[in-house]
Amino acid sequence: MISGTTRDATKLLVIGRFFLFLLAAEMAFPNPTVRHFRWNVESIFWSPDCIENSVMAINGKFPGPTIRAKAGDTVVVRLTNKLNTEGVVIHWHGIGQRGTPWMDGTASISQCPINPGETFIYTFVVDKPGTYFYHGHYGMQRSAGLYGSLIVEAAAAEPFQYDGEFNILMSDWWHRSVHEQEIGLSSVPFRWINEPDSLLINGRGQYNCSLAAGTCKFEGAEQCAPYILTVHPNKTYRLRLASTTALASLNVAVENHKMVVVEADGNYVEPFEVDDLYIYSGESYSVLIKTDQDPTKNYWISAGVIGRKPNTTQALTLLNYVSVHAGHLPGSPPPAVPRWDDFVRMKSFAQKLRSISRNSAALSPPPVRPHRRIALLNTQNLFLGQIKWAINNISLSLPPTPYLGSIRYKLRAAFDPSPPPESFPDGYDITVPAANRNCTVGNGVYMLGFNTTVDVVLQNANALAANTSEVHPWHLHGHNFWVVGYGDGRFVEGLSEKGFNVKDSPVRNTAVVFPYGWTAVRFVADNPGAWAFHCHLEPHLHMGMGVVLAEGVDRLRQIPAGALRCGLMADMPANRTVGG
Ligand SMILES: O=C1O[C@H]([C@@H](O)CO)C(O)=C1O
Repeated sequence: MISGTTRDATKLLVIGRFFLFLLAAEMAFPNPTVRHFRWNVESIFWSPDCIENSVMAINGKFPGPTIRAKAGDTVVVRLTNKLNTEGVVIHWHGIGQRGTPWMDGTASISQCPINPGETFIYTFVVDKPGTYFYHGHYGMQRSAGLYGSLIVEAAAAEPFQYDGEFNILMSDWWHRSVHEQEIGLSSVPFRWINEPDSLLINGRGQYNCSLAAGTCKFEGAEQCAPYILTVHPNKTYRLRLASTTALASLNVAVENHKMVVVEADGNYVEPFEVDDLYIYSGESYSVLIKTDQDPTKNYWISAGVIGRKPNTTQALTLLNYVSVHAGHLPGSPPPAVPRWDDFVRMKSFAQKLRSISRNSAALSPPPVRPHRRIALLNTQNLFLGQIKWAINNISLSLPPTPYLGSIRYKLRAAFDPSPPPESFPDGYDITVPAANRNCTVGNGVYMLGFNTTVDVVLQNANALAANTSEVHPWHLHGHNFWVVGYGDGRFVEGLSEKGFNVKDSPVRNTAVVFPYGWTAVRFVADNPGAWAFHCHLEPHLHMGMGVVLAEGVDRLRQIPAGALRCGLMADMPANRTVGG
């Protein structure tokens, strides 16, 4: 028999535990807030690199407004599509969308495009502090300028300190319209988009500007005048760097100032110091700089193209010590961009990244063994004369019904039901163009066992032209992964994994695959939904360089109908939540 006092004590204990739980939640996410935004997406005239063009803007601004929130907050974006003739979706790059996979903003995968004139309300929790961004994920709308920053401030203490911060979103820009670019990519003969006309820092660049000829304008109210970073001496600043480039891989440097890398894709890393940093499309970093140089001067901040043979002027802006005139140019030349094809140097930077040793739950080491390993061979091929990128010889062509709905409601006609290949032929020689230049197109899905650990080995190869293999940064939606290894040449099953780092491998959502090499990532399939995993170079995704993964979709109880009313689900009644 339990005495009254014991019962009371038990009750007290339970109540006490409940309050402790609330306190812990409160400490993890003090005062979570709901942050509301109203956005209109429309095309406007703008001069990102001093040449007027049309860009896809949000609320009349390019880049779109920066979202700032605190970890634990809910972000609500009421988006109205004011484009005249095309749908739109926005992907929140790096946000986990745990429990809200229909808010991931990927056309054909997580939702239907929002039609012209329609409004869709994105609602999601930003549970992890970090440097993120958002961008269009329909057609090549990211190349058209549809992007902006998303900064999630930490709700608890961070493993480093700083006095001030700047946000730097990097992109590349073409004068040729995105529609023309898309036509070229699917034309026979193929017309490549070529290298960007300009690089942009926070949407600002200067086409072909020459310091020698004095044609760069560092001051003024023009839309292309650089975003200058004004600093006080002897302070520590956090630079939040993110790259949403369509094509360019970049090397970034701040003249005379070392950078200490502390964050990658919203994950703390073991700090390390560099003179310059490599950043590929889809990645983000935080670096700390100390303003400990001569405060009577300004210093160059530069970003230049690497990884492909460059044909674009280096992007420049200034680190401006507050007592110096903001437009006063440094007497010295801007930092030299390392050789574009110095892949040894790029790999050495990638190898420096390590997960921080002060482990938090999110940064624990990966499970030692995967349940399944999928090998994805990246090749350039032909399909009916068009140039495509293919994964295990299948080039991704997205269906009209979003996978999230077709998997959940078992609409078997919505996509190819046969599972895509897990690997590629043993005899495939990655050092030469494919013996069979042709690929097929398809839209099958890799179905992953819920809560299983999955390895994906991304295997690079020779493209269609001899002696050519390119850089491909692969981005995974809905998850972070551990980058467990990089290697040159072909991944050898049973051997290559012996070198995996399962101790302090960096946690990320984007990983670069180097020419003629492989990159292995490991993740736990614990986020119910359908998720894109693809090369983040916009023309490459457009040419089919991606796969779709899905896990635990049958666990999703209620999916807002508004996300999925198209294709085979077009008849779904309005204002209904589908579930059960
Ligand atoms: O996808 C691409 O196509 C071109 C080239 O391979 C064919 O012209 C290029 O450089 C790419 O990255």
